[in-house]
Amino acid sequence: MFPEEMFAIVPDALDPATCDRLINGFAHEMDEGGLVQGQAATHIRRSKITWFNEEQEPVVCRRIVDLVADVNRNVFDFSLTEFAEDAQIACYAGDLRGHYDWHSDVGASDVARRRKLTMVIQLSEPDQYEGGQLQLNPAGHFIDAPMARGSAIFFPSFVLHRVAPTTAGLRYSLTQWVHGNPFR
Ligand SMILES: O=C(O)CCC(=O)C(=O)O
Ligand SMILES: [Fe+2]
Repeated sequence: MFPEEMFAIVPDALDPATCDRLINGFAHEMDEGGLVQGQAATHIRRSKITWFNEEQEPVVCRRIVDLVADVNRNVFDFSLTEFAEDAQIACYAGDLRGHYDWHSDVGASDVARRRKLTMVIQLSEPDQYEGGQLQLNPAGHFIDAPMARGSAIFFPSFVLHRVAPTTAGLRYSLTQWVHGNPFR
């Protein structure tokens, strides 16, 4: 796999009305994100998160399944077997310098070991916040993900990425992991 094949972009994955509806529907039920073994680790991640499933958001989840199937078929061709985690909505606040330091999504837990593909959708309009860029480092230098509302970026879950410190406003994102047998 070449570095330029390490990510894929779908510009209009969700329409603006759906992005708004998700933000307005879930903003009030968000908790502090960034727990490492049960401890808050705000130096690594400072954001609020919540989760939704197919029962709560059937249309959005259907759309995610279709997007993942398409992009995996056309770009990655990974062996994916399930969605073992609900979809996550995160909020990064400028007044708290919301951020998420460089990390890979593949972790040690049973479920994090099985993460293979990560999808992030930008829910906020770029003029709603400053900083807060999603950046990927697939090959030794980082690239900025597109910021346009509704755009989706897909990358192998092992690829290093971060959310730069947010310095003003609020940035909302949607993250979905797709799982399968660990890479071998
Ligand atoms: O909010 C984002 O843009 C990325 C979130 C992320 O990297 C994660 O939840 O692992
Ligand atoms: Fe991540």
